[in-house]
Formats: sequence, structure tokens, C-alpha cells
Amino acid sequence: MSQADFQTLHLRGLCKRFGERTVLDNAGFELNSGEVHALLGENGAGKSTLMNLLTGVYVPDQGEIVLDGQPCSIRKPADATAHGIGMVHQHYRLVERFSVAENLILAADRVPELQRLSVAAKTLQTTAEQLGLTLDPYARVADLSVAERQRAEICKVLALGARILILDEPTAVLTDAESASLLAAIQRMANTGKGVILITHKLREVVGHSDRVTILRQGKTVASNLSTGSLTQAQIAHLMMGDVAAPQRQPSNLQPHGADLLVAVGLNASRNDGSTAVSDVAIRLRRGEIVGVAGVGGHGQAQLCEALMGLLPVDSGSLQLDGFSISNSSVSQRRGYGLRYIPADRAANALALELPVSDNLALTQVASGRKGRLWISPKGLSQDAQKAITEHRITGASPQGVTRLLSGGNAQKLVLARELDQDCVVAIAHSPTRGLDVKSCGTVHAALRELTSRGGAVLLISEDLEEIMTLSDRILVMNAGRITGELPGTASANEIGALMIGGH
Ligand SMILES: Nc1ncnc2c1ncn2[C@@H]1O[C@H](COP(=O)(O)OP(=O)(O)OP(=O)(O)O)[C@@H](O)[C@H]1O
Repeated sequence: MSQADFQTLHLRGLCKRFGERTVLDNAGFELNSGEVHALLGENGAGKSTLMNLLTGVYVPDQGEIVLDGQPCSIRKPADATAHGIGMVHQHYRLVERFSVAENLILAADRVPELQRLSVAAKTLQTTAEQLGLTLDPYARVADLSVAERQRAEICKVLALGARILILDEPTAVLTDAESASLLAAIQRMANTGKGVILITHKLREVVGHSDRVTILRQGKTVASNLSTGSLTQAQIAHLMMGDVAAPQRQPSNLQPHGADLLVAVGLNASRNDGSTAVSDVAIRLRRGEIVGVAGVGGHGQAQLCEALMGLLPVDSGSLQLDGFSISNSSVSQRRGYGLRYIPADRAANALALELPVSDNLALTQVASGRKGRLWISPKGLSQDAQKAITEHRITGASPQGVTRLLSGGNAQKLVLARELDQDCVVAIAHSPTRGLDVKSCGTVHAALRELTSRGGAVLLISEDLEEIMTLSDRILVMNAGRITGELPGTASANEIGALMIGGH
């Protein structure tokens, strides 16, 4: 499906209130054909809400959306699709059991010509080729890596006729190499006359890969349509949230002869389909230490975390925490010994989205009986939640508010507030700063360091090399389910990258 290219999109004076809360107050910017426009702001600033107005998820209380000089009424998602506006969300909207082409057919129920499998597949293939991306339209989504799923989603949205594409933190779960390839594809999209709105917290991407920026602060546009060429990362960060320090390599708290805390030997674990996920993994994590696990996503990292937490049964191997075997311990016993887990996919694995914020904060403590055995005080839960919300700067949250309504970054802060509690001894942190703004990243890094300075330890699994290099005392590299090498925390990106792709 192709639509004529657009010239200009104007979002003017958009306001959105939810009950008493004003989330957007006179926000807007303009997007030209051929442009990559970065939409920035700290967690909870209103970026997703603004894009939800553009894609018909919400209807604005005030303001207008003008496409090529014509006001357009976008009151439901189908209206946005009809105007050629498409969005790739942080959590992809693909049915895992279907192939990529079948997913396109499903999404294209109003497009008769895309209802044939061969046509849908060909359209996807052509779209991918135009962007310089590889994609197998007949592959089952469940078998694809994160980066492949994202390519599938982008090609699907473009095949549906998007000429304005919104990408919400598209590189959050990609490695540096995957991010570079995606950013190049984004540039190619713009070169063919599309308009791209890029939401990201990675300021180096903004400076290197966008033409203009618009910055939201507490729902207001504080700077719009600024040419990126004239801005530095520090200036952008300042416009977003005042003075913030860029993340620096953190000094180690490693105690010279720190006792072993978490020791895994010969760990083997399989995926549900029986394929090997974790193969003969050995990990030794000492008091005061942050050990980073670098690697291309989908190489067994999630299963390693789950095996350590007791969420995935191990086929063989042993596991000790502080000298005691926990190989046969349940998840709640492991938590009782101080093992904590920050999973990469918070929505699927860490939060009950329909429950109030206070319940999500208390979940684990209620389970362990810490909030009382016979009777749990609702008032106490609410007070504890309010304290956590204030301490961890979870903006937009109230103890009784539904967790689903938190912005992505604030939902992540909620998970961190619960998991990095006083009883945490070892934190298994998978992409802990995913979706967080620069200031909040600094706070998380400090919290992980604080854990090590009181004698705890962190296993940090991340696809983001910068995060691994900023925090780790030692770096393990994971490839095809195995730990393929170990490097000191001071290793360069080139050294780590070489091991990640199978070098020595
Ligand atoms: N349906 C809703 N009802 C009530 N509040 C909402 C609703 N949708 C969003 N909000 C609130 O609006 C504020 C802005 O959220 P939004 O998701 O737009 O922020 P964001 O800039 O995208 O943040 P992040 O970078 O963390 O993803 C948040 O405080 C959020 O809790």
C-alpha cells in the first residue's frame, strides 16, 4: 500500500487531562517530510500521551492536528492509519504464533489486496529491502530475536501505508551494532520522504541521527523544532531537566578478598521447546562486585536470569548463595535469602499492571509475610507506597493509582524500588535502566553501587555496552548460551564487541 507523501504535519496547542491531572498543556511541534524529529523529555513528561493523540488512542481536550494545511480529526486508531500515521511501540504488537506475513494480514483487515499470503510476504520483503534490512516474512514471530521482531514490526507498519512513523525507544533493547543498523534504516526512511518521530532517552542518538528536536517538560513544550546540528548532548539534557551529570565510570567497591556470594557451576537449562538456552555456565560473584554480562540479546540471557532465580528449572549444575546450596530452593526461598530480580520485560514479568501501585510495591513482602501474617493494614501499605513514590521519584504515581497508567520509565522505577530493598543481597538486574531518562539512570547506577558498598553484589545483564562499561568490575561475554570470555571492567568496547561476535 502506498500513499502520496505528505509535506508537513503540525501538532498545535494540544492539551490532555485525565480527571484532575493535566498531562499535556499546550504541547506541539511540526514534522516535515524527509525529517527525523526527536521527541524528548524526562520520564512522565508526556511524550507517549502526545503520540497517543496523534495515533487516535486518546482524543485531545484542546488543540489541533493539521496535515498538509488541512485540520484532521483523529478520533480512533483507524483514523491515524488512514492518514498514514503508524507507530512502533516499545512492546511489539505481533502475534507470536503467526508468521510475520500473517501478522501483516491480521493488521491489514481493511486492505483487501494484502489479504493474500504471497502478496503480504512480497510487500514486506520489498519494504525491508528498501530500508536495507533483512527479514524473512515466513518466519514465525516466536522464533525471532528482539531485533528481528522489531524489524518485522517496522516493516509491517510501513507496509500498511505509514508515511509518518513514530518509533518509541526503538534502540532500548538493541546492541550497539543492531542500533547502528536500525538508525541507518531510519535515515533511509527519511530519505524516501517519510517523516520519522523518534522518542529516545539516548542523547547520543539524538545528536547523531535526528534533524530537529522538541522537548517536553511536565506536559509543556519547552523547546520545539530546534535544529539538532546546533546542540550538544549536555545542552539537550539541560533543556530536558536542568543540570544533570552524564554517567561516569563508577569506582568499584570490590573488597580485595570479598567472599563469594553467588556461585553457579556447570549450569545447563533449556527453553520450553527443548532447545538449549544456557550451556555449562559458571559464574562467581563476590561481595562488593558488579559483574556485567554482555551479549547480543536472545543468546540465553533471560533464561540464565530465570535459572538463577528458580523460575526456570535447570537440567544440571549447582548454585550457591553465600555458601549455601540453593539449587533446590523455590523462588520464594531464594528471595528470602536476599536474591532479587529486575527482569528486562517489566510488563510481562515484574508487574501486575491492573493492580494499584501500592500492591505492586508490597507484592513480594506480602508473600513473604513481612507485611503481617494474619492481617495486612491497607493504611500501612498506602503509607509505605507513598514513601517509596517520593524517595524514588516515581512521578505521576499515587498509592491507589492503577499501575498500567504509569509512564514506562516510572513503571521501571517502581520495580527498582521494590527489588532493591534493604534485604537485597544479590540483585540480578537485566537492562535495569531500560526506558529511564539520564537523571534516573544515574540514580539507578548509584543504587546498584550502594548495594555493593554494603556488601551485596550485582549481576548486570545488558545489551547496552555503555551501561556494562560504566558499572562493571568484571565483564563476562555470553554467546549462544555460553560464557565465552571474561574481561576486566576497564575493557574497551572493541574488545567486548569482538568477544560478543565470537572472537577471542
Ligand atoms: N490514561 C491515563 N490516566 C491517567 N494518567 C495517565 C494516563 N496516561 C498517562 N498518564 C500519565 O501521564 C503522564 C505522562 O505519561 P507518558 O507516558 O506520556 O510519559 P512519557 O514522557 O512517555 O514517559 P516515559 O519516558 O517514562 O515513557 C504520566 O504521569 C502518566 O502516569
